[in-house]
Amino acid sequence: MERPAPRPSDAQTLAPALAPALAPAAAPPGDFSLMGLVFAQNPVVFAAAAATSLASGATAVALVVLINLALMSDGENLLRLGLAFALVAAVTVALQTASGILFGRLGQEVLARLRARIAATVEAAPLRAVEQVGPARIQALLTDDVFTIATLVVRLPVLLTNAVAISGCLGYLAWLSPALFLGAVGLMAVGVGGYMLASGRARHHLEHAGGRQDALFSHLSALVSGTKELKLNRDKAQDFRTHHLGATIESVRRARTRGITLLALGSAWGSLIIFGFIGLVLFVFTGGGAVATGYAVVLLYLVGPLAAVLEDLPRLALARVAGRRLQETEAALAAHEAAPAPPVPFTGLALEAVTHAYWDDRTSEMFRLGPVDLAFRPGEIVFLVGGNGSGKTTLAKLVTGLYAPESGQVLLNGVPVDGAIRSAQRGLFSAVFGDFHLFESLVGLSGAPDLDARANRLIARLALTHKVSVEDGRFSTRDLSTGQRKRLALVAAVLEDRPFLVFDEWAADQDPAFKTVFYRELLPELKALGKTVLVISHDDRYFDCGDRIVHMESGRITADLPAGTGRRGVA
Ligand SMILES: Nc1ncnc2c1ncn2[C@@H]1O[C@H](COP(=O)(O)OP(=O)(O)OP(=O)(O)O)[C@@H](O)[C@H]1O
Repeated sequence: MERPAPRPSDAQTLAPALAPALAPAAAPPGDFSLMGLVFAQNPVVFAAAAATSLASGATAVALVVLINLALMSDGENLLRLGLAFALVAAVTVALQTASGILFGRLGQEVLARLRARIAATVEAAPLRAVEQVGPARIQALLTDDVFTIATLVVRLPVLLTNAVAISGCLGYLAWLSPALFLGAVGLMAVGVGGYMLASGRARHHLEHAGGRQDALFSHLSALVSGTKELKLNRDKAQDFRTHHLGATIESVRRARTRGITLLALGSAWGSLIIFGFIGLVLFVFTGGGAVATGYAVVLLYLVGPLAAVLEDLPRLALARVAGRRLQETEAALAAHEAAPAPPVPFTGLALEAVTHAYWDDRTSEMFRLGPVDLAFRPGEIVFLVGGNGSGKTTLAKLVTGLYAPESGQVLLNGVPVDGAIRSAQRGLFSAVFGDFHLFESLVGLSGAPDLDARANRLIARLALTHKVSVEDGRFSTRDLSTGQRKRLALVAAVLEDRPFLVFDEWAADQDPAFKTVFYRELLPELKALGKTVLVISHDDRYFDCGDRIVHMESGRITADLPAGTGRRGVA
């Protein structure tokens, strides 16, 4: 098949892993500011935590100076120095404890707020963008990546304290011996340069691991949802375990190990330089004695913070990779839909030359829907019929406003739909799609008058009273058969009392008796209430229950006829 030029639907989407075409929408990787992100969560706590960390770094340096003074003292000042030491030590411990607590709190806030932010972004994003990002990436972000960022936040006080301690000690060293200070700074630059080189390569592996991690989450979800299939077939289970799940676990492990090893080598290079420098100063240049003792105290104190910083740098690298993934995904989901609009009365909906296309990267094939012209009036029952894959569900997503047309337009009550009006369009609908989700309660309906009684009456009509009931708006159970859960989804949809209902092959899993209740009783009742209903169906026995039958083939409407005329049984 010839590859079609325009790919408008996929062009709305994703960051690197998903669609390079999107690159302009996503911020360049270097833009990600971890500190900015943490600061934004709670500026007051961040400022207080940072201030206490910095102060504790400074008091730690004061301790080194006091130790040095005590070592050089002739005994006269010892009591005064001792008292000062005790005071500074107590303040240091208090500051370190306070910064630990504050950053711990900030870490939990970052975790909670980032999760809430991702959830809000997903909720506000267009359905198509969410579908293209995929559940695996969203799940990985909400668990693994967010946790990596929060872990770094908890380590931030130590990092900051150590950074200040290193700077202070270097300053003190400069005062003791400018030449030694310059030597220390020069060698530290060599150490840091080596580390940066290694960490650059490491980041490449860590980013690759992030991409594989999305695949891993997808396999893990297949492991749970595909348990039945895997248990029935040992070969399938073994193949899945070895070549799919196992291979992905292994590739994440390999990429992460490479990244972490490179970071460890970078840290080792840094430590080597530090110890080399200390050795040179103590054993070669100063030649021992009292002068050497003064330098030794400072240099030995420096080792601890420097080693700790080098140890924390990999965490920083991991958190930056996680932060970039977060930023890319948010950019991919950035096209926020307009905020929910107040309900509007429904007088008519029309699709004019509406099109939509899906591009499948794996098969390099395009599915095109439309151009479609279709109109709905209040109180109409419209059957949408056609073969598998002909585009019925996609058309229903366009009708309901879940997808925006790529070309053509939708008119709601005669007004062209865009932005906030599309939100109003969605507000007209209740739908039960094939992949419906049954919430554990009648969410969005709490406080509605007589809710439990109305729900239980509908449950009784669908012969589910012996299985489930509604109390305080909650279903007593959701452990039901697929057909039974679909009946509950229908109960929820009807109770929402929206003017337009969509049922996507609702009756496919139902017994003949329930099919009859649905087609011969519920649909006429909904019509009598003035509801418009779009019924996607293959049940040609019941097509006479509709006002119109719309036929689809290969993404096109091939007939739109009053019920009872021609083309019966096409589906
Ligand atoms: N989320 C998606 N991403 C990419 N392609 C999709 C997506 N959903 C559907 N398609 C493609 O669009 C075509 C139409 O699918 P659609 O679900 O609209 O058909 P349908 O008529 O409802 O089929 P069925 O009767 O089997 O439910 C299919 O060929 C499918 O491959």
